Amino acid sequence: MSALANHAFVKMNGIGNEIVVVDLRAHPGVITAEDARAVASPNGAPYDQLMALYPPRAAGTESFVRIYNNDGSEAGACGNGMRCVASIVFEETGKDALTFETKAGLINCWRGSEPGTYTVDMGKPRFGWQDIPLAEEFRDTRGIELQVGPIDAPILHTPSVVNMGNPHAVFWVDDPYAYDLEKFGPMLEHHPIFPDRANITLATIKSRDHIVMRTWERGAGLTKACGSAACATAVAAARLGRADRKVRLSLPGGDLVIEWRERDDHVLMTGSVAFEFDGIFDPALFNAAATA
Ligand SMILES: N[C@H](CCC[C@H](N)C(=O)O)C(=O)O
Repeated sequence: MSALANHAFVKMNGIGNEIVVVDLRAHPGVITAEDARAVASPNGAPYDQLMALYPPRAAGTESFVRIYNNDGSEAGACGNGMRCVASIVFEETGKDALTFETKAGLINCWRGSEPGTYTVDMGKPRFGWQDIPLAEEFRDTRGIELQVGPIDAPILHTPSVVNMGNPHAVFWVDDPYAYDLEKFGPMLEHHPIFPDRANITLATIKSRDHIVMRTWERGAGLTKACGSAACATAVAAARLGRADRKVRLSLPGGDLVIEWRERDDHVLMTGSVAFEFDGIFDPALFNAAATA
């Protein structure tokens, strides 16, 4: 039987990024890709990312958090999901600051200055072509040679690439809503230049402190918000000298404020989270998935 069967979960969202949180700290168990897909099915609690809390492995951390996409793949980082998890653990502990461990490293969280908002420190961005990772060498990852459409009239081209605990490509366009991202997203996510696939963002820089964007997420598809993509976009715009180190990003589900801190190179993301409902995973859901 699945480690999730009969287990309580909380359904939340981080500015529209659909998140399911399950607390496995008392009953750790392995979540398989099939389990993650079964939860995402219409009979489950459809989500973009599932955040599973495991017992802490490192001193001073609250939990080791594993992050699953709705296709069953595992992600290193999920900024909006971490803010949802943090809101639950803040409530539970009454602490002012929390540290979690993820596959991408240690993640610190704080309460934001406005009620109901939370800040997550997403760590340092990485720009080396092997770090993204890319399949071949590119010296300057502020814009790589990659395009969609006719060679002399590309529809999308020269993305900035950034690793924010996961791989991101950001295409600069006039209007992110003018493109069929559901068509280009999967093509680019699976492009051979990205051996680990990539999250694909379309973004436009409105001013030095405001960016509008939307994202096709690796392993999850079109989402209303992707926090790590917002971080990648803010950092990429600053690297190009086209935006300040602190910007507001408008995503389909709402706004995030991202600051790329000068003193230590860390990227801080602040925004709200919302509780939707809670429930218990039905064992039949997992049996059905196992026999399908
Ligand atoms: N929604 C998440 C990112 C999920 C990343 C995932 N799609 C991957 O890289 O596999 C966020 O708020 O940061």
